[in-house]
Amino acid sequence: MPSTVHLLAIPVLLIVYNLGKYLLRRHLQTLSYPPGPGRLPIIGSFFDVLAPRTGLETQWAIYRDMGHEYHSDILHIDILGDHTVVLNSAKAAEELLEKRSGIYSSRPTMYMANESGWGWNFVTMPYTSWWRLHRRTFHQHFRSDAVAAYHPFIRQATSRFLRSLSGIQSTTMVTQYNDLQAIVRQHAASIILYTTYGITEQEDMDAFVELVNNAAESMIATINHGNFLVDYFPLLRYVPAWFPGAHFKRKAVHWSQFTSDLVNKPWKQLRASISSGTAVSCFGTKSLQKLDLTFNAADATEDTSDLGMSKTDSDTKMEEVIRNCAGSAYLAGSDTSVSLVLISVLVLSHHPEIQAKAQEELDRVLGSTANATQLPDFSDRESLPYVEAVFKELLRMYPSAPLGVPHYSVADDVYDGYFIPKGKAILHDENLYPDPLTFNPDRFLRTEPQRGAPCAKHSLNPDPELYAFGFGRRICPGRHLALDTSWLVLACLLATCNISRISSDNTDPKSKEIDPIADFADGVVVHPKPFKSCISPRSAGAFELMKSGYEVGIEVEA
Ligand code: HEM
Repeated sequence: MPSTVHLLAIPVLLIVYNLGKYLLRRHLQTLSYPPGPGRLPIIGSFFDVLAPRTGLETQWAIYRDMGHEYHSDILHIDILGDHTVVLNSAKAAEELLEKRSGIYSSRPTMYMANESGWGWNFVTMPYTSWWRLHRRTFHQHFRSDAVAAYHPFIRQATSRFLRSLSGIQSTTMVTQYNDLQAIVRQHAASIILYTTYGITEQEDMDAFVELVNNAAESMIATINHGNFLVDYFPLLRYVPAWFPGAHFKRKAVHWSQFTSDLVNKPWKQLRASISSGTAVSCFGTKSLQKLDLTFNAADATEDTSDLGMSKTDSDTKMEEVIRNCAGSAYLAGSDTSVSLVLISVLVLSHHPEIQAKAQEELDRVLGSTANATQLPDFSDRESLPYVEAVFKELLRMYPSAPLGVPHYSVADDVYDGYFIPKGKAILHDENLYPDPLTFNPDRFLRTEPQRGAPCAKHSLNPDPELYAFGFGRRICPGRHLALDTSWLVLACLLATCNISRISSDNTDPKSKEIDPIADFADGVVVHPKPFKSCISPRSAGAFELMKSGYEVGIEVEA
């Protein structure tokens, strides 16, 4: 994905188009490219797209301004002969990435990512039988019904989250961003480390949170196709690290240590816990158990023959696949959910009226008063349509990964007379979501049509889950886990706390309030800029509830 991301960016999907193939097709030669910046010989639109990024402008903002400039919601950008298409509409994304997913499901070769040791990460793998094997293996243990088996642990992690939050409240009225972020990170990490590796010890967790943070730096920097010249000139990867100017090579060597640790260290720990008989049921153990079955049973379901392997090779290869999937989940699941929860706190602090409405619903459904006695649970979800609407509106307005991950087309294609499709910004498209920059959960509540009013006004806006997690065969396979964990945190926060904004800080006269529309840090996964808020328990009863949490064990079905 050639992108760093900013918040208003809305999912914008990029396809790096294989121009070479196109040029070979005579019948396509008459078709024009979609609009985009003018191209200089050889360097193409380098100065329009990459050069401004050394300044303050983010890549998404550059695309947005280009869209206005060219009056188009589909852009074609050529940099050094690499052709990128920006897709901004639900219609185009669905047509190409869902319906024609057979050719739009690959990834561009990310040379710098590979140099930095990310070859094992199936998020960036091209669309091959090797990727399919990873995807199948991953999906078996992260599909919706499989994730339900982790609900007891998710409740327990949420209890810990609330307890940590109540700890901050007892010492100060102002919640510092760093404290909040640390609690949110712990929560996300504990869930992903438990579900993938069965890791529960606090000490291990702290070390692994640090590891994933270190490794994420290189993923963020390298997943953007085009951030490094080697992405455009692959031959550069043969330059030795000592060569003057080969700074990127030295960076890659530095990063590859973290990358290797990320996939190997927690896996070794899981292996050791299996050997000592202390392993708990998790993605790793369940997949390994299945591996034994698979390679001993006549009705094996994991067919690796399309990889041209013998059964013996397969055993080793399948362990590698499981290890890679666990590492990919650990990486992909750590930062994304953190972003969603931090954004929820910031946005709610700006909308006391929405909190009050959600709290009224929660109190009614849970049968609580201000002296709350019960935390919301997954079984209450269907009875809480307004809390659900708040959750959907957060996903719509603030998708954690606005530019997704780029898809790569493996064959020539034509759409709407262009090589590359036609479209519009998806989650902020005013045709899909009227008044898209207003945070309005009511848009997801069904209302009765008014007499004489056009029907469309009363239909629900499309579910943002359809777009926030990508498309087609590459749609986020961890979305069920992400949705369940983030929903529970949101519902518990609303049930127990009042969140308010801090508009001025007496201790720092230069401090500026963080704007939930504009102030987001650039990155593949977006995060709000550091903000202070006041998260206070709604009542003494709510405070007690935060401290006690759910009274459940963490046994997870094998
Ligand atoms: C709010 C949380 C999350 C968001 C917004 C999110 C979003 C995304 C997006 C946009 C993609 C790219 C899809 C595409 O290429 O079309 C993706 C891929 C992926 N996500 Fe997530 N994700 C989240 C949480 C998670 C979690 C918790 C996990 C792990 C349990 C996970 C695992 C993955 C993996 C493995 C891929 C790569 C799939 C592939 O290339 O085949 N994600 N995610």
